[in-house]
Amino acid sequence: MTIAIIAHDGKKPEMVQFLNEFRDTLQSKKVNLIATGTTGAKTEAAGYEVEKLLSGPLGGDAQIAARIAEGKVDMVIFFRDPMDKHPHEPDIFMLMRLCDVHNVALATNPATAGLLMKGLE
Ligand SMILES: O=C(CO)COP(=O)(O)O
Repeated sequence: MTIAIIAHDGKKPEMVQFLNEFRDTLQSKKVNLIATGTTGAKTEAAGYEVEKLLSGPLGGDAQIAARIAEGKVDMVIFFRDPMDKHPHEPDIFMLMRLCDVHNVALATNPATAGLLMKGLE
């Protein structure tokens, strides 16, 4: 299954914590990871293999949204920072909208992401 990992800058430490906490689940289920650029670099640094797309503000969210539309993504873990402004807000909304259009599981905070991981276990 393909899981997309995305985190805004203010949430990247929580994303790394999540990757460490659920390492067994994420690596035992033959999960294929894709990520926006900077999130992907941090995911790699945490010891994962991951396909890195463009950084979010440069179109990474849009690339992941396109893959969702093509049926190539099964789950999205998107740690959004609701306390910050983002120049690519339209891309973010597009990604989340397409999750709903195509019934793709979407977690936008660690509590929900943890429950999705428990669903995979
Ligand atoms: O901006 C993002 C999500 O909207 C994340 O992009 P980066 O992973 O490149 O920081």
